[in-house]
Amino acid sequence: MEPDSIAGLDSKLLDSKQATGQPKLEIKQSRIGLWDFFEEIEVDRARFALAPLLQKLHEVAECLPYLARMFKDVLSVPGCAGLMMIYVATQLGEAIVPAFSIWFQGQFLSITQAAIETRTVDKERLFFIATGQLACTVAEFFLARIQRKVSTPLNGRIRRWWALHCFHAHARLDHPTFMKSDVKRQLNEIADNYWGQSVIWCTLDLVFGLVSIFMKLVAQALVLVQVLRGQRDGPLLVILTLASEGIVHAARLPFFQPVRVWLAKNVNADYTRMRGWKDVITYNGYRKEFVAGNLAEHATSEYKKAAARVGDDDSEWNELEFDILWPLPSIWSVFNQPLLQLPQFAFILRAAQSPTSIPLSLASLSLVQDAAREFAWSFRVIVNSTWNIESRLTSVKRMYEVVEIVNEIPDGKVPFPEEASQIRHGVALEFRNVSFKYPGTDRYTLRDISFSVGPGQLCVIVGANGSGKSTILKLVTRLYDPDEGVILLGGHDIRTLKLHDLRQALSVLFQDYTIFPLSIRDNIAMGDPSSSDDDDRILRAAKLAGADTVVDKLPEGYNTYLEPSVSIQYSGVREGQTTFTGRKVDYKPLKEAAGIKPSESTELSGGQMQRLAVARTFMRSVVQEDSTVGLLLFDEPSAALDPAAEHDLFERLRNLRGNKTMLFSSHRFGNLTKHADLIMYMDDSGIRESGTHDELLKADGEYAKLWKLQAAAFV
Ligand SMILES: Nc1ncnc2c1ncn2[C@@H]1O[C@H](COP(=O)(O)OP(=O)(O)OP(=O)(O)O)[C@@H](O)[C@H]1O
Repeated sequence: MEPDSIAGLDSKLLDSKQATGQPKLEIKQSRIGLWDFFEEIEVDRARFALAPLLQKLHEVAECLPYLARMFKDVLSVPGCAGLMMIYVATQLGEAIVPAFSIWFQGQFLSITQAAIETRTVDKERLFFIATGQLACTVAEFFLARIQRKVSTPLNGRIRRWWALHCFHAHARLDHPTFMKSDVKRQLNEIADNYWGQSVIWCTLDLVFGLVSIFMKLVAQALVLVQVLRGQRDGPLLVILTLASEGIVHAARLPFFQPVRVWLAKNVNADYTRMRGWKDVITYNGYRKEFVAGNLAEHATSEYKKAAARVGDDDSEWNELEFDILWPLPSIWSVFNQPLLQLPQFAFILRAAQSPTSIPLSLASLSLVQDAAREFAWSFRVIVNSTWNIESRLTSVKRMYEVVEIVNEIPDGKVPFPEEASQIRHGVALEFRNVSFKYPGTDRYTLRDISFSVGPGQLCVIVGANGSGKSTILKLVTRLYDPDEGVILLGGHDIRTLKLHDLRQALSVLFQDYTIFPLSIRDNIAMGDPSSSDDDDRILRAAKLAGADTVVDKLPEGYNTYLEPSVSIQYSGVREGQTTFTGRKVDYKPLKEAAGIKPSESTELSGGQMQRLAVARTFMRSVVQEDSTVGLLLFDEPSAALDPAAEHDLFERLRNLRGNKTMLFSSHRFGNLTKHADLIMYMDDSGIRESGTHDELLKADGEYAKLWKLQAAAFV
């Protein structure tokens, strides 16, 4: 289907673009398979605009200091300087050796020519040339081998250093900053790993490659001059060869290939449904409900119906994209070959006109042409690589910028507490007229919240789903800062306290707690990194949280990984495939030999997982007698626990009363609320009622209503 322009689409935007000196744009729409394809077309695009070239140069210049810094950093990585010197030396060797090879080839041709003409051979020279040629071949072989040998450990060392840099760049970011889409993009960019090669290695390789090819160009030019010396009509042949190669290559040079900006949108509902069903049967996360819902037959029939309606158009976008990126060759490509043979034609014609003026032998003719072609090719490689260098260097710049991203939550300066004894028996918490909207939203999640909890007191927040209970806990931990009002801990505005100290004084269990893809031991230990080697403490935390009985039943106990990040790798041969000897491939013996269970991950129930999460919280706050924690925050800590486990948990926590300040968000009444010093009932972003259990029952408001509702269920 021929593209047709969408009249009036975004015309306002186009006007404003023109006003700022940008080329005028038109958007063309076409249908490719089941996709609507939109592409920007620069209407008045100059064939070769200088401005983008200058812009590119400017960007490259901006990146150069980062490149210098990268070289300095890489050289300071232990063991890299020596390897890098060897690597550079081999690159230079690879640049020069081909020129020598061409020179020896020329010498060989001239000695052959002399032998034919004079019937004598200068044996010494012939031996010298043969040795030289052999030496070149051997040198090329060894240079390539050495380069390969050196590049593996060099890349490895750089990659390790680089991985640490990236790890630090990721680890230092706070929650709102990490969630920003442009930061995510930037982090993704620096994490790019091209088949095990980091951005740094690719950049180094590109820079060295450029230097090497430039040297090759110079060496080839010198050889060409040497070969041409004394050859009449040689320069004419060189010019003709370079011109014909130049014309053919020029069309492929990046200046003449416009940057294509496009998007494609699927417009077929059946295709979307087909893909949806395919995901349902493919991914782990859907399997439980898929099986429980008895969906196999339904899924197959729905998929079949959708596939039938889609018919032959079911190509994936990347199949279709190939045709866009690599369109059919143009008619001009037919003329490439004759164009490349132009020099020979010219020579034949010249030979026909005046045979005596042709001094070059056929051998020299071919040598000169080969050298000129190599020269043209090297030139093209240089242009292409230089064209890409800007994007490579920009990656280097970004990788250094990423560690300078300013966190959204600024650090405070005041150490907290001044003395550990100040918070040993809990710490006071106060919200003063706090209002808060989540970044990117217009609605207040909390509006004008004020309350205060004394040291060692127990406070429970209850209320409807989405009323803002968890958000209060997030603000105390400074995952976010309020838009208005102040939060005080021990009388200090928490924004003034050092973030590390603040978080050290808190212990928090979120509702959507995470079990990290680490061993159970590590998962519990990270509750208190300072005693992560203390197995006794880990065991005690697990026991107090009721997690010990769960862990003891696992074959690998505390070393169990619930969701390992590294999965087992299998050969590409399919289970059940028949081998040459007629054997059916079966992985079972291999699995048994390797001690692999049928399922690679270990599943725990929701309540068992919650016990692990509670154990992590206890690691720092409950187990440790000399705990530096003054405030415990729990968001629905018992949501998944059975009644006995919940009772035990609350019993333990109640024993801490007077020793720690505790703030709970909960939907459960009774166990906790009866003992609370303060209950806050939240609704619609604000605190509607507050007081003790008895006070709120007397008030007979919403809390009393909910309490009676829950109590009635047990009558
Ligand atoms: N990261 C976020 N970005 C935007 N809005 C959010 C975010 N997290 C929560 N919200 C919104 O803020 C409101 C309060 O959420 P919050 O989790 O504090 O409620 P909650 O009282 O703890 O609810 P529940 O009882 O269901 O746990 C909800 O409307 C929720 O949709």
